[in-house]
Amino acid sequence: MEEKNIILKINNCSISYGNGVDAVKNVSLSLREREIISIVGESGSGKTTLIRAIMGLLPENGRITGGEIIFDGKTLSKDNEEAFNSLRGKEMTMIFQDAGESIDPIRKIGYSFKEALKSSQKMKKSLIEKLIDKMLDGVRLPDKKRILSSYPFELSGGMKQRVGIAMATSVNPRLLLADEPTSALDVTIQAQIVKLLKQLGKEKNCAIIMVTHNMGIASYISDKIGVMKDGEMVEFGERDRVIYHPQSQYTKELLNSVIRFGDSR
Ligand SMILES: Nc1ncnc2c1ncn2[C@@H]1O[C@H](COP(=O)(O)OP(=O)(O)OP(=O)(O)O)[C@@H](O)[C@H]1O
Repeated sequence: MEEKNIILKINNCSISYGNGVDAVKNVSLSLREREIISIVGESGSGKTTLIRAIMGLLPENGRITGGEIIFDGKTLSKDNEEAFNSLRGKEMTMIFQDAGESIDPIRKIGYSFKEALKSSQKMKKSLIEKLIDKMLDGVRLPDKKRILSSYPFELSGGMKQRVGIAMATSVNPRLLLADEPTSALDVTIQAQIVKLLKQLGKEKNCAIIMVTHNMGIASYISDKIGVMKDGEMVEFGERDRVIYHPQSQYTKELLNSVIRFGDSR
């Protein structure tokens, strides 16, 4: 297999929780620089567990029980879960479904943004301020002064998600993990945010893995699509191949349900 430009490789990875749930079973995939992969699948199929494991953010009771995750040549396996700590927040960042989860609710946005940058890179205060300004422009947020002096609860869901994306991409990560980044938003805002993510990924040379329930979003944003069911990756391949020539029965069902939904309008 061509190994060039591969930034993340997951080999036969299995992840279990303390309650005996085998959430991810023997999953493999590889991601190239600047590539965008969507992981789709029904609720409980293991999507969040997989990307949390990549980020080194599994809950206390979750464990990688087999296989390995290799990021930029460094291996995270069941024996060395510490290995990714130094990468988290710098080389790899994450956007959550609700940016409220990642932005401190009791601090003003400006303060949280500065802290996030200070802890990830040594920069002069004036440069940090310039960078924040540029990043807010990048996610098309007007009225920057007001936003920076607001608490998260004072912003709309779409604004918070834009701030979350600005924070997550301001450190120039090589990999951005996005867990249902738009599902808490209404449909028009979802489309704007997904478009923005796609643009930012390409502009900043950042690879993206996005978890979504929405096959339409996956089809729009992705170079490759992975489909999960009951912890297994039942399909993984180039976007067009998966959309137009799905191999697994489950992918066919997912695609049919999208078409039926569209037809009924
Ligand atoms: N902290 C946990 N402790 C025990 N079991 C868990 C935990 N988190 C998830 N699970 C279980 O692991 C399986 C996979 O869950 P996961 O959240 O990864 O699915 P998902 O595909 O992301 O679902 P959704 O689309 O609903 O977010 C489920 O059976 C779930 O109940």
